[in-house]
Amino acid sequence: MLFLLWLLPSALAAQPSAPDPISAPLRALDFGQLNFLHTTDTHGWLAGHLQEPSYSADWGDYVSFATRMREKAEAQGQDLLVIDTGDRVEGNGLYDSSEPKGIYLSDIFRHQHIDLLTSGNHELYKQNTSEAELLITVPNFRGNYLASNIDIIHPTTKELVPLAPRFKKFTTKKQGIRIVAFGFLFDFNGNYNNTVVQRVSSTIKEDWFQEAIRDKEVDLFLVIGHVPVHSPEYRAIFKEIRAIRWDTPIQFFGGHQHVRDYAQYDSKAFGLASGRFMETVGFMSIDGLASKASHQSAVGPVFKRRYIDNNLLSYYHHTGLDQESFPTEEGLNVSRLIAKARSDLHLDHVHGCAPHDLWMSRAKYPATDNIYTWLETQVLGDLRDESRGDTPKIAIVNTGAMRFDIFKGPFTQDSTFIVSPFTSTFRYVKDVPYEKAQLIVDVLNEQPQVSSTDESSLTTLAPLEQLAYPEDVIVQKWPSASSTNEQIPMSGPDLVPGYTTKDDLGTDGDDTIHSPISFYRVPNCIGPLISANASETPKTVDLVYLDFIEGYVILAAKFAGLDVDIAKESDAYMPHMSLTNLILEWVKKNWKC
Ligand SMILES: Nc1ccn([C@@H]2O[C@H](COP(=O)(O)O)[C@@H](O)[C@H]2O)c(=O)n1
Ligand SMILES: [Zn+2]
Ligand SMILES: [Zn+2]
Repeated sequence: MLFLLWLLPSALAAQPSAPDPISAPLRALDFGQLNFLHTTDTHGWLAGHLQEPSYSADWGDYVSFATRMREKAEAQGQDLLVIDTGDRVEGNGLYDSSEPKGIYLSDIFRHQHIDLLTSGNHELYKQNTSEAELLITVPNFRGNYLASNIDIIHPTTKELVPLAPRFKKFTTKKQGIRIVAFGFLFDFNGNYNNTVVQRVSSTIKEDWFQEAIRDKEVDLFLVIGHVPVHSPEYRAIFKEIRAIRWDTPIQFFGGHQHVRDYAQYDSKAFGLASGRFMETVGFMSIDGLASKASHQSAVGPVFKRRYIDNNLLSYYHHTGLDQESFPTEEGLNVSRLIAKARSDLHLDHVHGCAPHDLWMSRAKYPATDNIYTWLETQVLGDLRDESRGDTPKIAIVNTGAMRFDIFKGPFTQDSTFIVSPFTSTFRYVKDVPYEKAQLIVDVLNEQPQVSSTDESSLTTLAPLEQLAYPEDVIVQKWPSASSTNEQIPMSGPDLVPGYTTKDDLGTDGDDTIHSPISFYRVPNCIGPLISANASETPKTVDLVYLDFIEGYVILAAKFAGLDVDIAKESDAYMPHMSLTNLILEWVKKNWKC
């Protein structure tokens, strides 16, 4: 059933600066015996989106939402489980701007009752981040954090131990559904050397996994992971379970690619991916499952999915509550914690004012409103090492280092980390023939774009549905009446631009009906020539690059025939200057309010 919401609340949000959501037509949620809420790739956005009304609910609102949804399910004799599939860190001032990073975030995050969670790759890039998982997040969610393929060197004992239990068996409260759950990370190899990520294909051959899938007293296998739902890793897990249990339903939850996505593996196995940055709360329901009580499945099972826009109007609508009856004490407290943390961290402090929007993929590259064009024509001009003076350079930045658009208006302390949170610094090799340096950029851009989850191929990890569309211009299509089981109104309210998701089941997954947005491809990396004498082609240049991509630059240099041992002969360029700080300094200097 489709509903139109006309509520226009005033001053609903706990944070004074959070924008009110805009009314929009909404599709309903169909509850089942077993229901799920799912977040992934939140990357510290627990304050929600302060500049985008569609995604303006904060983690406190989500705490209230999960409580109200659980109350609703349980009142109907059903169950609700809350899932998070990692990349909780890096990407927002709430995480990145504290010293040390993350001290506010984990205290806010733990207030959500999460039934199952797992680690993303971002929890493992650095030693202190993975140790914080082991020492803080795993204990905060004791018994619910799963790590089927991650080990860590314990900081005190120095022993290699599982980051968390490999799997878990439990029975749901209301329906008595017997579940065996696993928690995976994709085949990631960019982790710091204090952790070990075992390949999924070898993990599923281990005795503990083989025994777990031979358990006959199981009504549902639940695989959560920081793994794209369309990936070789999930396909392998599906095949391994199916080979032993030909008929048992399997539900996957995934993430990492920052997209809304739904995969059908067979008639009883499905996977949901729930976007990024607290824009989306995924909802799944399964009906017709066998359970301890029934011992047999009636009809079905029937799986249903929804991508919920993270705002209060969606939350009120799906719970049937309003601004008086919706919030819980716990939820309001969490919103207050977020507001306090933002204030302690001065996240609203304004460093400058952007004169217009700058888009990562909503504008063509190159173009004046494209963020990478801005980076190469403006910001990278300030990348200058004193010892190299005006020596011409080619400066290579992976486009994935930029994480979010810049909106016209205040560029705050929060924006600094939202736009690019990473602490990677620059390195360089001197006296590289100009043609070879150009060739290196070309080789890097010929790498397959986001074709695998393995970071050995340089990825930009394109947002939204870009991955699904090979064309140059990627238009999110308006759902046609024939491709959806609901009647979409073609007149009436002006629709707000936003997600119009196309997945394995069609075009009716989004809860909110939006008008489509166009997306354009971006290269893997940019590599502008920066020279005081723009009209002259230099013979040699400094080849400057972000240290995060050194491995790829070394490979590309080999392809390009550059006879230099980059690992040995490179040096720090503008030591200690991260891309984050380079952008911030540029903004302070050039964007007066
Ligand atoms: N120091 C870093 C770390 C990561 N990146 C970029 O992020 C991508 C992974 O992000 P997900 O949220 O999708 O896991 C990675 O492929 C890089 O593009 C970076 O630039 N610097
Ligand atoms: Zn992510
Ligand atoms: Zn990831």
